[in-house]
Amino acid sequence: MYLQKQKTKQIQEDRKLPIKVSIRIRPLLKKEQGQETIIKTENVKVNNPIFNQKKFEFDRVFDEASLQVEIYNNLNDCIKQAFDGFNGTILAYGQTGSGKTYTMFGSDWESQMNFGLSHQATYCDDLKNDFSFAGIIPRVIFGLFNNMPPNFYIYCSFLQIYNEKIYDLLQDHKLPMPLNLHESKLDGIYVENLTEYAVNNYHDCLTLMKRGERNRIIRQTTMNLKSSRSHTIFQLIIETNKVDRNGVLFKSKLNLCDLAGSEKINKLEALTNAHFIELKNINQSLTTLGKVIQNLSQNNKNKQKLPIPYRESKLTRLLQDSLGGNTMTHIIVNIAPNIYNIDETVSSLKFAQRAKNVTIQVQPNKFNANDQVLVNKLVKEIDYLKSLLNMKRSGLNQNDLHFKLMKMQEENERLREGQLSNDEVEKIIQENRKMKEELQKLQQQSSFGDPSESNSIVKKMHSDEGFVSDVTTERRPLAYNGMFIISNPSNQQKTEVQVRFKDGRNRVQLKKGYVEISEQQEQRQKRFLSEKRRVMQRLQYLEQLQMKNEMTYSLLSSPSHFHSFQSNDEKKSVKYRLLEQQMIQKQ
Ligand SMILES: Nc1ncnc2c1ncn2[C@@H]1O[C@H](COP(=O)(O)OP(=O)(O)OP(=O)(O)O)[C@@H](O)[C@H]1O
Repeated sequence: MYLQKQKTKQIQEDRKLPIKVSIRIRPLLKKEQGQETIIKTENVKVNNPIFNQKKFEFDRVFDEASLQVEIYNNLNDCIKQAFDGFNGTILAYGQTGSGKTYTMFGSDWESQMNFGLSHQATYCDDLKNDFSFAGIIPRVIFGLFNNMPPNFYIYCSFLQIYNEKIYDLLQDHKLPMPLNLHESKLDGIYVENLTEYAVNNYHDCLTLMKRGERNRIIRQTTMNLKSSRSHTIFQLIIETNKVDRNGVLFKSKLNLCDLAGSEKINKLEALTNAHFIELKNINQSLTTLGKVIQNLSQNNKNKQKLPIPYRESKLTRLLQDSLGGNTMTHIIVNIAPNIYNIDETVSSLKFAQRAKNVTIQVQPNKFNANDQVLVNKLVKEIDYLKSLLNMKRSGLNQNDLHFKLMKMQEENERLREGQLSNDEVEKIIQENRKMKEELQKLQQQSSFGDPSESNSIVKKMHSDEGFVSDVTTERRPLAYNGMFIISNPSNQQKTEVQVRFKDGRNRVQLKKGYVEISEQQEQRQKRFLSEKRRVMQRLQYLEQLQMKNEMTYSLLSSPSHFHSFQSNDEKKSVKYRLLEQQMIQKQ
C-alpha cells in the first residue's frame, strides 16, 4: 500500500513538460518612426483563402503595447516551483536591438535614477507598481523574497560569456579571470570558482544585479546604442536549510539569461577587429543553440536519436540542463516589428517554433541529508571558501573565520567517516551560509568600485576601438513585401503567428521570384555600394595625405613640378629640400 502511494507520488512529481515559448514584439523606436511594420496582431484567426498563410504556434504573444508586468505574470509560476525544488530557466532570445535586455532587466534605470541607497528604495517601491519598467529579473527577485517560506536560503551569482570565455560579473572587473566549467553529481554543470553570494533580502540581491549589469560588456552598434556583447546568466540558488521529516533537503536553481543578439555580418559595414571577433563568437554560439534545439525537437518526434552538440559552445554546455535536462524552461523570443529586420524575424520565429517542440522531463531536486554526494559537496565548498579567504586575508583580521573554517573541516572529516544526525548536517549548512555572508562583506570591501565605472567601460570601448557610428546601413531586407500576422485566440492558450504576403502569395510561391529579384537587387546594390565605398576610401586617403603632409601633397600633385622630376630619388630629394626650406622659414 505504502509502496503504491510512493509510486503515485513519484509519477506526480516527475513531469514531462514542453519548453514554454512566447513572443514579444517591441514597439518601433524613435529613430524608426515612419518605417513600415510587418507585424500585426489580431484577436481572430484570419481564414481568408486568398492568403496562403504560414503558421507558427506559440504559448503567448505579447504585442507592442504589453507591459513588463504582463510578461512577468506569464512566467511567475517558476517562483512557486523553485520553492518545491524545481529548476527553472527564463531565456531571452532574439536579434540585436529586439528588446532582450529591456525584457530581462528593464529600461535603463541608471538614467532615470542614481542607484544610491535612497533611490534603490524608490526603485523597490516602484516594483510593486504594474506600470514600472522593471524587467523580469528584478521582478523575480522581488517575487522570491516576498513569497519565501521559512527555512529557505537564497544565493546569487552572475556570469557573462564573452568570446567563449566565462567571467564572474560580481568579481572585480578590472582583473577579469576566465572561469572553467565542471560537472558534478549534485550540481550538474557548474562554473568553478564563480562567487555565490548569500542574499538576505531583495535590496541586496538587486544591488548585486546592478553591479553585474555594470560590468557587462556593451558596444554601440548600428542597431543598438548599448548592445550587449555577451550572454549573461543571473543565477539564483534556492536551498532549504532544514531537513524535513524524511531527512530530505531541497535545492533548486533559477537561471535568468539575457543572450547577446544575433547580428548579420554586413560585408559593407566597417567593423573593428574586436567587433568582428565578438560577432563571430556570438553568432557561432547562437548557431549551436539553434542546432541543439533543432536536434532536441527532432529527437522528440523520431525514434532514431540525433546527438546533441551541447559541448560545441559554452552557452549550450551551461544551459544543458535547461534545454535537455531537469529544468522548466521558458523562452521569450523578442522580435522587432519593422520591415528592415524581416530576415532576422523569420529566423527568430523558426527558432521559436522548433523550441516549442522540445519536451523536458522535470523532477524536484531532493537530497538526503546524509548523502555522500552532499557531504562531498560541502567539503569541496569549504576548500573553495578557504582558498577565497586566503586571497582576501591579507590585511584583514580573519581569526574568527579561520577558526570556523577549521571547525568545519573537522566536522567534514567526521562526515566522511560516519553518518551524522540531521541536526548536525543542518548546523553545517548554516555555518556554510555564515561563511559565505562574511566573505560577501569582505568582497564588498575590496572588489567594487563606484557606480561611474560602467560608464568608463563604455567610454573605453568608444575611444580604444573606434566604434561604428550609429548610422543606418543601406542593406535592404531580402523579402520586403512580407507581412506577419499574429493572432491571439480569445482563450489565450495558443497563439498563432502567420506569415502572409501583401500580394496574397505565400512564401513558398514567392520563393523563386523573390530569390531572383532579391539577388539582382542585392548585386546591384552591392556594386553601387562598393563603388561608393571605394571612392569614399580614396577621398579619405587623399584627405589624410593632405592633412599629414600638406606641402608635399601640393608639390607632388602640381603638374608643373611633377613633370620636371626625372627620377624617384630626385623627386624625394627635391621634395625634402623644399620641405626643409619651408620648415626653416616657418621657424
Ligand atoms: N518593449 C519595449 N518598449 C519600449 N522600448 C523597448 C522595448 N523593447 C526594447 N526597447 C528599446 O529598444 C532598444 C533596444 O533594446 P535592448 O537593448 O533591450 O535590445 P537587445 O535585444 O538586448 O539588444 P542587444 O542584443 O544588441 O543587446 C532599447 O533602447 C530599449 O529601451
